[in-house]
Amino acid sequence: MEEYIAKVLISKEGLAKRVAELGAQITRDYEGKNLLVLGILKGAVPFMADLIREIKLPLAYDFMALSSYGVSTKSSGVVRILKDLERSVDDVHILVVEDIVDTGLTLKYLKENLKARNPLSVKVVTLLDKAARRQVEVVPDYNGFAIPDEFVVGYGLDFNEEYRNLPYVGVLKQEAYEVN
Ligand SMILES: O=P(O)(O)OC[C@H]1O[C@H](OP(=O)(O)OP(=O)(O)O)[C@H](O)[C@@H]1O
Ligand code: HPA
Repeated sequence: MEEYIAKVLISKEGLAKRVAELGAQITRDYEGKNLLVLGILKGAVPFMADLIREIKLPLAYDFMALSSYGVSTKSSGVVRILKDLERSVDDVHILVVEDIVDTGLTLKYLKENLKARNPLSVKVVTLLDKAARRQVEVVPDYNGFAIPDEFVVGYGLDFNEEYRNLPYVGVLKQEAYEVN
């Protein structure tokens, strides 16, 4: 698997340090609030598993699964909910956990969808922000790392469902696209 990694962009240690910082900041901001951490499957799973253990507050967590419609999946902006929340959210502060914000289309749709359910608030934490690719204006409330416009894998991020279990974030070699 690692033979296809051209370079490590964010090391395992770099991820752990930043996730701890984000957890501390979120702990300060949500003190005394009813917090629902909402992970977006599947990419957010490793980040969310680490992040919740750095949030030193009582919290609940849940997941949603989304999928983009259309031939060019990432650019249509139309999103389908494959798995929804299991309860109403009018009494909670929602913190959405994403692995990456790229075009912003997924997050824009999701924020509007969640706000329509009248939660106490909706904020977003993303591990990675690839702002150069943005098609719609959406700004994460908490961001782990600003990254350049390169396709990244690892720590939840995939290429054709592979590489999610790498402990770091890396950039794929050209050959990886050719064998898949
Ligand atoms: O800003 P955007 O251009 O909308 O892209 C970001 C979305 O794309 C990825 O999910 P993907 O649909 O690949 O699903 P996955 O998490 O299961 O890999 C990622 O987890 C975000 O949800
Ligand atoms: O760079 C990326 N890697 C993996 N999945 C993604 N989804 C949007 N951007 C990316």
